[in-house]
Order: sequence, then C-alpha cells, then structure tokens
Amino acid sequence: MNLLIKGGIVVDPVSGTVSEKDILVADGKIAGSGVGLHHPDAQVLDVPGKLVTPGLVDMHVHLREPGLEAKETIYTGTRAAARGGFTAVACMPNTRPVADSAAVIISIVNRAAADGAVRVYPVGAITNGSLGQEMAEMGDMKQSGAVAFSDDGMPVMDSGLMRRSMQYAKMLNAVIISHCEDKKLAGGGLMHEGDVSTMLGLKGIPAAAEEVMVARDILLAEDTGCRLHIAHVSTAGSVRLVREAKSRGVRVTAEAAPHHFTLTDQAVIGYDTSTKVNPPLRTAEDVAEIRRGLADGTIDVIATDHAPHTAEEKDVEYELAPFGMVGLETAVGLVWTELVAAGVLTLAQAIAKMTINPAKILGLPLGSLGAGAAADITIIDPAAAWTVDPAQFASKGRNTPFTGRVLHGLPYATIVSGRLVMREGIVL
Ligand SMILES: NC(=O)N[C@@H](CC(=O)O)C(=O)O
Ligand SMILES: [Zn+2]
Ligand SMILES: [Zn+2]
Repeated sequence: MNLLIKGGIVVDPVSGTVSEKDILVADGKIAGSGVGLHHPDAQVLDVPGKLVTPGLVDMHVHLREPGLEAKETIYTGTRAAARGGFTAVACMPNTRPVADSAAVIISIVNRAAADGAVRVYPVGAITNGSLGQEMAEMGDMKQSGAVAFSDDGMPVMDSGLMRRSMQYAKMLNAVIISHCEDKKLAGGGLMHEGDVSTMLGLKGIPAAAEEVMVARDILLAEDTGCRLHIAHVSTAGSVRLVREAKSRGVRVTAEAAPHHFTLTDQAVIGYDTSTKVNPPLRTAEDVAEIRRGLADGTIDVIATDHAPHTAEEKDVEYELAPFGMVGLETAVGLVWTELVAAGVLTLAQAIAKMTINPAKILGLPLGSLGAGAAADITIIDPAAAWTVDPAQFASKGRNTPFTGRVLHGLPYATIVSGRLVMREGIVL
C-alpha cells in the first residue's frame, strides 16, 4: 500500500532543514520526497501546517512486562507510545523476572511482535537480577536482540564490577546506560535535598548522590573506552561533568526527561505522589542548566523515563509511594511548549534529540526520512492547544504531575513501516 503525505512541514534532523514538501511511502519505505508529488493509487494524507518528522524514538521506557502487568503491558505501553508520536521505544530490564538473560530478551521481542503497536527494543541488565553482584550474560542477550545494557532503577554500586562490565560491553560494541545514584548518599531520601525538603519535612536526596556516580562512570568510560550513556540527568553538576568529559573526547552521551527540564522541587509542595520520581525534581538552577545542556549539545537525547505505577500503589503517603511518573503521552507537548515555543531549542534540534540521536546511540537504522529508509513517520500539530487528561491515556499508568496543564503541540499521526498506527489520538 502507498501513502502520500501532502503539504506538511518536513523536519529533517540529519540535515537540520525544515521545508514544506510531500513524502511518498511505498512498501513500508520512504520512496521519495519533493514538492507537488503525485501518485495514481496512494492514500493521501493532507497535512498542511503540520510537522512531519522521522518517527520519534524513546530510548528510556518501562513497559513492565513480564511480571508487572498491573502497571503496564507491552500492549498498553506501545499504544501509549503511538499516541505520544513514538514509533520505537527501548524498554528497561527492571521487570519480573529481570531481563538479564537471552530467554527473557527473546520473550520480550516475541511479545512485542505479537502485541506491539510500535517497535520495541529491549535493554538487557548489566548484572544478574540487577542486584549488582555478578555480570549478566551480555553477549547472549545482545545476540538475542538487546540493544544496550543497564541496571536502571538501581546503580551498579561496585566500581570494579562496573569497570569489568564496561570492558565487556566495549568488546560487544554495546552502550552502557547508567542510572547514576550513590545509594549511600541518596540515603533513602524521597525528594531533592534543599529548602523545600526541609520545609516539607521529607528526607532529601542530595545532588551529589547523582554527580558522584556520573563522575565515576565518566572516569570508567575513559579508562575502558566503553560507550557510556547517562540516563535521566537531573542536576546542573551532572550537566557540567558531561560537558567537560565530552570536551576531552570521552565517549559519553546523556539524556534528560521532560519533567527534569520543566518542573522543580516546588511541585512536591502538596505531597502529590505523582511528583515522586528518581532522580527527583531539582531546583530552578538545575532546570536552567539542563536547558543550557540541551541547547549546547551536552545533552544528546530527550527520553521520557515513562514509569507507570498503579493508582493503588501511588495513592499512599509520600514516603510509601514508588518512584516514577508516566511520560509517553505528554512528551511532545512538553518539548514543544517548554523548549521549542520557548526558544530553548530550534525545531530541528528538538527533533534530533528524539530521533536520530537516540537511534545512533542504540545503533538502530532509524531517525531519518531519506529515500529507502523504513517509513517510520510522526506528524505533529504544532498549533493544537490541549489539556493533559490522564483519563484519555492509553497507558495503564495515570501517574502524571501534569494533569490539567495546557500544552501546545500534539501528535496527530504515527506511522510505523508505512502503516498508520495512530491518527488524531486514536490507536488504529
Ligand atoms: N524513574 C523512576 O522514578 N522509576 C523507574 C526506575 C528508574 O528509572 O530509575 C521505575 O522503574 O519506576
Ligand atoms: Zn533510573
Ligand atoms: Zn527508568
């Protein structure tokens, strides 16, 4: 089946250009692009004024399957991704069982092929059970489809084990995604350590709990030559450490989540447990430095860290609630409103951080609209103003601190392999 996307504003993050043209899709691939294209038997999608971008890639998502299906499944999580404009997601291994073996990786790949609305790329664990004790079979997992390795949710506290894991990952040419948290410094804290935590009487997590580990992992990446990706950067100090390491040529990349460039610890006033996230919401200075890091290229990727939990789990005292918030269905609106419309990033920069940059880090042939590429395409209505309403989410998780917020920029259609999987918010 052929598809002709007419009259849109095409954003090409590879060349950095934004121009009005048509795109022709045939047999699941980009057949060509240009002005005034015609095709005798193509379904026409008329999208004047809308943005046409390569399919968005979210390299940090928790799909919760296997084992935690009350929070999310591959079926619901990939439908949330499609509604959010994402055509591909990388899913973290903190499932039950943990994705620390070829068998679990294969089961995720198979389930995604059967149930998934978008592409799913599993991330394998660095250590067995993500317990930080012994290295997992990374080679086997890579062969079975793991695209990266991470103990996300937990740090690898043992520096010797992290170093050996990086040496091994380097042999596999795999990237290590690090959840940077010194458990002893974090000390069981519940939110950012600062004036607000003192005022609220909640135990704090100092910025240093993250930064000590960012510094350690940069040093280990330099020592081993392994590619390192820092997950969910939340502090100004982490941004500065990554910036300095990059200037020295260390093979390090970094991501930031929409909540960390949008909200501060002030959002915790009121004790709404949807604001409880790890790493925590930080200060206005941290938010400003993350925005600078996004603008100057220190932060390569925008990833959601979509972390769904059930209402029952979150509907408890702040101290008892699990860390995490959903992000797939609000990411585009937050990026458009907070970064592009606000003048922090150009449109092409923002789209690069959600397409070609994560694709390159994971070694995936995605993120481009060049002829011959898989026809993974996202269409965004930049003029749409909409109100965040979790009741409309396809995700099982409703744990968002953005309820009621008015955002600009709404995913209009999501196309995977030339097939429309979402249009106007409806997953097809
Ligand atoms: N970010 C979170 O607050 N929670 C994540 C774990 C993680 O990303 O570290 C989760 O799995 O719930
Ligand atoms: Zn994490
Ligand atoms: Zn995570």
